[in-house]
Amino acid sequence: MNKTPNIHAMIVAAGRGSRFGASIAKQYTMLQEQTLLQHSVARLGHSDYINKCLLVVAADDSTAQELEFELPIYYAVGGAERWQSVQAGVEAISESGADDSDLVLIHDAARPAVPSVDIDRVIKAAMREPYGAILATPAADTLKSSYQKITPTEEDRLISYVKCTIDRSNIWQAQTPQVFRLGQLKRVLRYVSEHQLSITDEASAFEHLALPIRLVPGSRQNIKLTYPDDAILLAAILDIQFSH
Ligand SMILES: Nc1ccn([C@@H]2O[C@H](COP(=O)(O)OP(=O)(O)OP(=O)(O)O)[C@@H](O)[C@H]2O)c(=O)n1
Ligand SMILES: C[C@](O)(CO)[C@H](O)COP(=O)(O)O
Repeated sequence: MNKTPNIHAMIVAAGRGSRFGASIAKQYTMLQEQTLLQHSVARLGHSDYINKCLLVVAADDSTAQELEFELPIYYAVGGAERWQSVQAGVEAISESGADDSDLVLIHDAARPAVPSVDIDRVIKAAMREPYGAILATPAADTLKSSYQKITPTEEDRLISYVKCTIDRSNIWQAQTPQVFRLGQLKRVLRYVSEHQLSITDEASAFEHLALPIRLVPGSRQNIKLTYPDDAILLAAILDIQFSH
């Protein structure tokens, strides 16, 4: 861990955006005259550590190749689940001759407002770790656990009720970029595949093997376009970031 490792950046953009619910994949939503995907590439381009980017896109994607990006781009085809898209990206990076001790940085196309200072911060943290590091924010709200019950007075609908309040002192919300050692990432993704696990980020794969991943506090501006309401927030955040 004394030698400065190479950084291989990948953006996963093979999802459909079903919760966002638009007719086009959400990474091609326009904000500030560019698609989210172009913004996300540009953010990585502002990092001193990144000089090219792998885009993982859906097999039927014909949009990415028509766009201009602020970094040299190469492509891989993603899978049905997010982790399978990451795995396809990891294979492409491995095949390009990367060393197992190199770092792989994974970023969501749908997080176009990540401050570049946070990207460099999580890379520097990962350099000091045997497995990797992720950006995250401490949970800000009071958290409730719930149960549901059928309510006859409400046409037998399932209504949610509060069960209890969850202690949030150790709760973080995961963001991207997430940065890992290539060899270790290959190993944990193989484990996920062999055990048919369901995971929503790569840090979860390391958790299944009890391998420590460092949490790096990130900006709350680094939101993900997930639901329609997020577009309003994201537009406001990008407007403010571009005006400074
Ligand atoms: N099979 C998949 C699923 C997701 N992603 C990418 O992972 C990022 C974050 O995932 P998420 O917000 O869950 O995106 P979607 O899967 O597109 O959204 P949804 O779950 O609402 O369908 C996005 O940039 C998305 O394109 C991917 O590359 N491959
Ligand atoms: C990777 C991720 O963006 C971290 O927040 C996230 O896990 C993607 O999946 P989610 O189901 O939208 O949380």
